[in-house]
Amino acid sequence: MEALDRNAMTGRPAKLIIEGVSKRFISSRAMVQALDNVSLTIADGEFVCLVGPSGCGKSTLLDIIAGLTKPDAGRVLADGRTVAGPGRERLVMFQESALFPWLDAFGNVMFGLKLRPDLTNAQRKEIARHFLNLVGLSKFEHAQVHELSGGMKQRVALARALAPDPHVLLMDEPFGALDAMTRDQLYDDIQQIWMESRKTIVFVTHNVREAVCLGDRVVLMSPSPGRIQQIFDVPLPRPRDINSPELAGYASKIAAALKGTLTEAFSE
Ligand SMILES: Nc1ncnc2c1ncn2[C@@H]1O[C@H](COP(=O)(O)OP(=O)(O)OP(=O)(O)O)[C@@H](O)[C@H]1O
Repeated sequence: MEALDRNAMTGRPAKLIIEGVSKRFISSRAMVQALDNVSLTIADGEFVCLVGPSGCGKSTLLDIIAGLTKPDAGRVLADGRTVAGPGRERLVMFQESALFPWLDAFGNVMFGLKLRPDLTNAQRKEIARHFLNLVGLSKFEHAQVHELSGGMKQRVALARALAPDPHVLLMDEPFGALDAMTRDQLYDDIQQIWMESRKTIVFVTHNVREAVCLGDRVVLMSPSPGRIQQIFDVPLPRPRDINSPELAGYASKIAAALKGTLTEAFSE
């Protein structure tokens, strides 16, 4: 199925345009076509989830949007300008929080604000406090990283990514390593934050329910070569409960399509 130009349907301006992006990796052992002619338009303020089996190119696509990896062919436009490298308007949050262990929670969020030389130190401190409060950690400002649980570390990482006010937040399985209860709480929080901030979010996950809980659209990718297989609209009202039967209905449809991509990959 062709990638849909959602913006033609919604009238919302495009934030990200991914145009015919291909990427191949060559190692001493093999050549991998990680992405093959991938096109997708993401509207301003849209929450898009990328799902698909391991190796279908989700992280590669996210890295290309971030400007961390260059495509072999095609391009990504952010606000109409070709992405040529990383920038503070497109920040990435990874599965492992990648916090600096020598800084406390506050120091980690302040570090993210180094990307904002336009602010005074007093403004940065105020913003850091605001975002730690937003992720429910105001009481842990001065906690060292090793004193924080996995969920708390991801909350600090989220505050650090949000604080410089990026237009686009790129999230690579940010909740993948957390237990189910902590994840459920974070689904509520990220939905709340997104509804308030209306950032454009591209979110990579293996978890179809998670994708349906969070995304306006779920983009299903298939491997070898990495391509967009199908795009699903999720018109459920928000906030969404990951355990609701309606959500389960959407998730089972997508899970069935995902199973199809796996069957195809293994039968080749
Ligand atoms: N730096 C690299 N060098 C060589 N091969 C790479 C490199 N990065 C990714 N690949 C390969 O490209 C393909 C796509 O990888 P990618 O990490 O984007 O997939 P993914 O869908 O995010 O997988 P997962 O869900 O397991 O994280 C895989 O076959 C992977 O082995």
